Amino acid sequence: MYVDLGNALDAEPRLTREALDRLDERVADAHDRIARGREHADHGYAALNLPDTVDPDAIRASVADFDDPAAVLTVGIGGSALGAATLAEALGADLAHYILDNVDPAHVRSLLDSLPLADTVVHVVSRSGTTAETLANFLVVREAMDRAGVDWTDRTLVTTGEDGNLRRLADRHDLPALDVPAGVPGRFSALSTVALPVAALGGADLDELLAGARAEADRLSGSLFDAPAYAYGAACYALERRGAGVNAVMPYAESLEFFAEWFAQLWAESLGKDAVGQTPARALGATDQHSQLQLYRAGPRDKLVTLVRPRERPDVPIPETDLDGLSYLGGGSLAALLDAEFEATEASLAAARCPNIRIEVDRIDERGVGELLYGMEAACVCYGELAGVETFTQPAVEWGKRAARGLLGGGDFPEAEAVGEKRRLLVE
Ligand SMILES: O=P(O)(O)OC[C@H]1O[C@](O)(CO)[C@@H](O)[C@@H]1O
Repeated sequence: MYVDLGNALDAEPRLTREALDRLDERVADAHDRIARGREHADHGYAALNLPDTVDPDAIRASVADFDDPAAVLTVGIGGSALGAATLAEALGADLAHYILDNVDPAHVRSLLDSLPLADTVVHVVSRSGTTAETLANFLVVREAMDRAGVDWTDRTLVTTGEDGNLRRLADRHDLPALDVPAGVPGRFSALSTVALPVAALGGADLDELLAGARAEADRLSGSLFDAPAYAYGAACYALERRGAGVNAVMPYAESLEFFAEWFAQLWAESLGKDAVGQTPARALGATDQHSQLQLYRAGPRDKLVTLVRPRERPDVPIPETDLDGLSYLGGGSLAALLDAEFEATEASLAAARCPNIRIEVDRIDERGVGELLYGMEAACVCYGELAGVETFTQPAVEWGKRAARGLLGGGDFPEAEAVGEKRRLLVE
């Protein structure tokens, strides 16, 4: 992974090179803490050991019986779905992969009606094994398979924790089940049993993926000027401290659209604590040049833009044309056009003094994606260390879960009563 901080300096909010040099001393301390946390496989830090601790053979074996499925359905939410969606979109060009990560009845019904259930593999994933949306969706999927005369126990792979409803269900029906990695929060678990089964079903080379991640791990060091992941994490932190409360992540590749979603959970759930944190905004290049760029260039000075692209990509030629005014396009290629758009947008942000960071990988292949995911995870951990927040917990999400459970008769929760006390000012 290549990280270019040039356009992050001396913009608005203003981060100077001198400030970055001073921050580097704190990055050295952060790296020491991270290295100690990895050494002891402490909760959260263990995620950065996955390239060495995950067992790709066991994952390949877990999907070996599902030969060449027509479709793969991941039933999970948050970190239990976004990693798989990112890997399938970036690496599984031939894989028909779907995720059920919401409980919208209309969507669930239409998706299940459209799937070839007899030839679909279901990967149900929940670290806690208790997430309502995932368990409810799985019960619905199971019934749909029953109705279609499909033996769902033959089509289902489970990834979950040591206990919980999903583990009990897997044990009761003797389903093939993988363990979530110990000490790894969901949003940091893409390079594990949580998402790699889908990558394997899509034919991805897991060893290359992990090699890319390992290469990024090997670059972690006591200086942000030697470690691309820390360079990104430290610069984002420093810019947030100076007012860049929004980080618009804009990959210039359709196959990285889910990556922006995955990044949004990683950044928001890890760093949004104690009244600090940087709000991730998903964007896509070149598409959102025509929807968001106006705001990034001329709106409030509260943003950083992260531009992501591969250095090499497949191409499509643009046919010659004799249409006036189009000769600059004719005979060229879409890749050249997209790269020109990338560089022009980058320069336009700099001209508007909007800080932006360029992130590149050589290609969107196993190695490149391994580098990118691991790099972003290490960047997030570094940012969390510098900000002094609990990077690996997400206590604020529990209130709503208790309220919903209480509303559905799943127990007595004061939060459910608070729902009834909603203030009203209805305009209709
Ligand atoms: O894997 P689980 O336990 O079902 O949780 C799913 C997601 O829900 C959260 O716990 C937030 O509610 C995320 O941290 C997690 O990725």
